[in-house]
Amino acid sequence: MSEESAKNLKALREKIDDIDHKILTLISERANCAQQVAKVKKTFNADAFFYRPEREAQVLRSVMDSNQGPLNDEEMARLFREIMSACLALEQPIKVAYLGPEGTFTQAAALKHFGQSAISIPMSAIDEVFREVEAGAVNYGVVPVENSTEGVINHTLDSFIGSPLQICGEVELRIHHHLLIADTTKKDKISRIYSHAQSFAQCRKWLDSHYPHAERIAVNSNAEAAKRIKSEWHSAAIAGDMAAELYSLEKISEKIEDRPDNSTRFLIIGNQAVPASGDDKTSIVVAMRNQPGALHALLEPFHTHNVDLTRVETRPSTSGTWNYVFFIDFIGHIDNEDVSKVLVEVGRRASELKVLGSYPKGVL
Ligand SMILES: C=C(O[C@@H]1C=C(C(=O)O)C=C[C@H]1O)C(=O)O
Repeated sequence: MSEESAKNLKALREKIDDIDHKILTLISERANCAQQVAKVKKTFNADAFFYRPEREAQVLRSVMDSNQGPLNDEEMARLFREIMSACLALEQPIKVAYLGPEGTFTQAAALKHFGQSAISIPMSAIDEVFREVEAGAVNYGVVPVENSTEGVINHTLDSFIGSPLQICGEVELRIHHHLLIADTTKKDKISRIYSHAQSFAQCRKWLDSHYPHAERIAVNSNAEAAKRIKSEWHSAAIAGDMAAELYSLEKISEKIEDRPDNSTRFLIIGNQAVPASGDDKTSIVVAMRNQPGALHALLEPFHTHNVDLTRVETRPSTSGTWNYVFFIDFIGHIDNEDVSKVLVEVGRRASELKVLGSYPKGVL
């Protein structure tokens, strides 16, 4: 390196040191403010919710709006996501139950949504996540609800019917699957592949062309698949980055999902009604009597009041009153005038109507 370059480098590093010092001071100042907010919340109401999804969504959106680069908006928002997560942990370390085991995409979604300072606790089934939140053992739960390739996760929808919990947020995650092996696996002798049934479905074409003769064994989760192959020299697993890292596996083929836009939407469930953030969604479940034109009658008010539907799912009913059950997502918050008009009209036409929650649209 020339003397000139060395001098430049030194000057730039001094500048970075100076900036880091300023960032450090500012982050500490921000953390102090967050602690004061916690105090105000406590004086106001002893059972106050420290975590405010609508406020966090607003902070992240505003960061993305005012970002001038060179970091892209998402990258910048991710940094702020972690700063907020650490600030919130000062107020109260947030406990989140997720569909486990450790290393699943649901854990990745939980950490994407709440940041790395959240305490994430694995549960072995979706209804256990619901139960844990209902029992107050954790503050929130994270469950998968739909995949862009495979469709809806019925178990999650069904769990909402008998639950008092509300949806407090949503988070979308790009799902990349990899073919993984352990250090003892014989790469060219793979005769068995473990994964979750959904992941097999999402990688079907790739598997058919690359491993047509390998036995496919469906297990409870990708993380479980990753764990299994540690003791089998002829087996591979399909799982994501978190599981690969957790079990120190080698990726022999990356991003093997059939559709490059493969993504899963997860819901955050809690005991909290979330105020409007300015860009929200609402989810409802509606039961209709079995009569001609039921679906048309149900959807008409959305059309009349110009409320955008984002999803309509039908589930068979398990009881007499719930003849047809529709899960409907739409744009807007229950506090919006148009949305409340729609809900009044839908309520009149339905035999049952339950609002599952209004929550900020996923930001990251
Ligand atoms: C500081 C607050 O509490 C929490 C921390 C936030 C933050 O660090 O910006 C935002 C919302 C809350 O989850 C607040 O409500 O403003």
